[in-house]
Amino acid sequence: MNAAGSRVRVLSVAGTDPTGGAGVQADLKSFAAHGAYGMAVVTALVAQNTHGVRAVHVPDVEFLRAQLEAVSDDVTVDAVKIGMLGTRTVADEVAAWLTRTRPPVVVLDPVMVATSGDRLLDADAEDAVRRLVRHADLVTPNLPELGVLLGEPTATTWAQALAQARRLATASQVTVLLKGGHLAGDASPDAVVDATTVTELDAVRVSTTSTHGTGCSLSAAVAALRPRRPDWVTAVREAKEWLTGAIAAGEALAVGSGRGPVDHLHHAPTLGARPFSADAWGRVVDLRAACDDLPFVRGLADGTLPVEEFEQYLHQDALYLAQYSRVLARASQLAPDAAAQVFFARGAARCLEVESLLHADRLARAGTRWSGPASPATTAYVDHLLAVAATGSYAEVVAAVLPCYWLYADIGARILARAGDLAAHPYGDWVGTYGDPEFAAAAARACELADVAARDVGGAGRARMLAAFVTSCAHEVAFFDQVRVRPLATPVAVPTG
Ligand SMILES: Nc1ncnc2c1ncn2[C@@H]1O[C@H](COP(=O)(O)OP(=O)(O)O)[C@@H](O)[C@H]1O
Ligand SMILES: Cc1ncc(COP(=O)(O)O)c(N)n1
Repeated sequence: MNAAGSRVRVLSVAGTDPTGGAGVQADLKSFAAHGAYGMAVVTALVAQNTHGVRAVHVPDVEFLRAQLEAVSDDVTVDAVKIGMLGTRTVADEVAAWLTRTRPPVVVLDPVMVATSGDRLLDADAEDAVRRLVRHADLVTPNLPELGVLLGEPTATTWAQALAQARRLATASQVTVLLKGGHLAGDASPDAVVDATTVTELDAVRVSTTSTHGTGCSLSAAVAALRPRRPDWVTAVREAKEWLTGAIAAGEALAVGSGRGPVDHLHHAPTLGARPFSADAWGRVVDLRAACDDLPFVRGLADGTLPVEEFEQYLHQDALYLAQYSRVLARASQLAPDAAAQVFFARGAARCLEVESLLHADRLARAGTRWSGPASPATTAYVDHLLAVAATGSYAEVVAAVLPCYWLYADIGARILARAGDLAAHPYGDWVGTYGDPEFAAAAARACELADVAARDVGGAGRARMLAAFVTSCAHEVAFFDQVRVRPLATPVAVPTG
């Protein structure tokens, strides 16, 4: 981190790639992927795609200077990554800027020829890039670029390349990140080489066509990491591990039909995804609306519900809660941390202690005892919950139990709003429980736990969570609606007095 802010401020000085795989576009993604604040000065506009370069336009060097100064006159640059320069004049202008404004970290990717084989640096600019190497802290050549920087033929073996890197490091007083992407074989090793030490970083070669912009992305990642890492080897090791994953995930992006880009955000698969609860809520809009129109719900809200129907509902609810408690206990058993474990264990206890008591009290006061087995609707809901508890993951169990918190709190709030004066309301005590802030807080916490659980389960796991949630919601609606359908139990007179 820099002294003033929460993120390092990293500048890319490079050419463009409108398809987003290489150049400043790739650099900015690499910066963001490593938590840095990214900035970019454009050296050349390149009309290219995954097949190759179609045209290059290099703006006047005065305009380049204006861009560089606009940044450095205003912003403290913690690190700079230099990529495509295109011409000698551009390379010299960047060197002059580095002399005036020396950011603490300077990474130079001596871009010369694209993976597609197209030249990105004029032949007469090679000397200017050699001069620029002296301004850099780290230079990141591939095998052919290393040969050009030394004025030697391209190395054909890794051992030759390491010896060349050592010569460059010594001659230019610079650390060299030698890249082995152009080697033949099963490995794609890199090495961090300075005048005295060589650290080789092994990596398997990924069999893929997604290698467009790998060099840009790697050097940008190293520039973003170096201000926050103790040395080059640590920063490069971390960047290379990330890049290998990005290369492996590249083809899934389906960008272009040539050599495609890498997936810079492969390590953050949930970035941009909606929280599970937002997604889940969107799927049950119709069910929630249907609930409001149920005769039972309308009657409960305006107090016109026959008392017998209400008591039958309470009897079923008590039977339901006894089983629901066990499923909450299962969520507690599977919970990944103590906080979630406690939340669901408390929920399980609360079902039995508080809510069952409320039921028993209400039914006893009614002077009628309701017996009889669980109804088909109650049994169906409970069977669904018990099946998920028996075979599902923690995330699925949380999704299945969520509607009893959330849908209840949601519908309850609307029933409460429509009920008016609770003192005169025949079900005032019951309806009043919906307004309980503790209940609303528990529903919010259950949503939060479902969102956290959804983060680690992947696409298929999330689909199973959604299915469990929607099924429970449908059972909630059927549960409310069941009393109207058929008599559920036989009232038994309780001796009073
Ligand atoms: N097929 C691959 N599998 C794994 N890593 C690769 C692959 N191709 C390139 N790399 C890595 O990508 C980075 C860029 O390498 P390279 O292709 O040599 O540079 P450039 O993109 O500048 O030509 C290096 O870390 C290299 O090891
Ligand atoms: C603007 C710009 N800069 C650099 C490269 C090299 O990319 P590659 O890693 O594919 O060689 C490129 N194609 N375009």
